[in-house]
Amino acid sequence: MRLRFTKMHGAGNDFVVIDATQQPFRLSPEQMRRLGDRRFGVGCDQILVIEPATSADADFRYRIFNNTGDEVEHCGNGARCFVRFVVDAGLTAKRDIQVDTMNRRLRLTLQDDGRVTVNMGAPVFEPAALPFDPQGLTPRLENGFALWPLDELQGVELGLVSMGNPHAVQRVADVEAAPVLTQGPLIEGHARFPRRVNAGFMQILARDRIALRVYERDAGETLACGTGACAAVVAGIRAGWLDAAVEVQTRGGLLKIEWAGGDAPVLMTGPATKVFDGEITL
Ligand SMILES: N[C@H](CCC[C@H](N)C(=O)O)C(=O)O
Repeated sequence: MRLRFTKMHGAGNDFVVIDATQQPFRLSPEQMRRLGDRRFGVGCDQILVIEPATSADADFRYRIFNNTGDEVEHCGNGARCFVRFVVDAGLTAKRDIQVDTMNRRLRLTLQDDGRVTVNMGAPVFEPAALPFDPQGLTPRLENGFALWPLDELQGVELGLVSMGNPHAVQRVADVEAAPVLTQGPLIEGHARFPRRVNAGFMQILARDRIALRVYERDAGETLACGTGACAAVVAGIRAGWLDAAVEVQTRGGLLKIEWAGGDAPVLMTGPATKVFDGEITL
């Protein structure tokens, strides 16, 4: 089948965007794996599918598939690229847009400087929300925030945050020296995370600045992870290490994350870039 797509990235986290508002989305997991393959296809971390809204007060629905073909709950960098796409494609005249994902309503604003601010909804901290099996483990409390050990992984203390998708974040002294590519997969696929997890490695540079690397569920280390940046900042605020507005330095660019605490929503602001339009036969 011939498929039109748009290649985009949000701070280096890259996407194949498919407009399914005009034609139904019908790719098999195998076709999505080929589309996402960096040698046999176009190549991307995630595939974003834009569909007509299914609820009255939303403007669109937005589905996310990792490059393995697995559908997931949320993608923060993808949400910003979604807004850039629908505005540039003339699918909306709005600049404040509401979109439904699998399990959240997002509110997004395209700023005059081209960056996008996303209301990402509130974080959830209950282990069952990820899900995470805490059986037999005792967390250490830092400022009242639970940091969980992970059995055989000596010295690992994980802050658990759901942004709709699951995150396990640890503080490290030097993010460039962190064992992201060796320890990341061990956390991502650990049995205590039945639906696996995105593994974050956060270095605190100041109370308003962190460096972050994320070994993403399915996709491996990406140059940036929007929900991962939200989860890391929220965990750092709960642990008492960070203030309410934080600049997140990722390998692919800068994100700004703000959270007032409690059940307040997390706000993420960052870039969204179109690279090219294309067609592929799958
Ligand atoms: N790998 C993630 C989905 C993409 C998240 C990330 N690209 C973002 O910007 O939030 C998961 O399986 O939950």
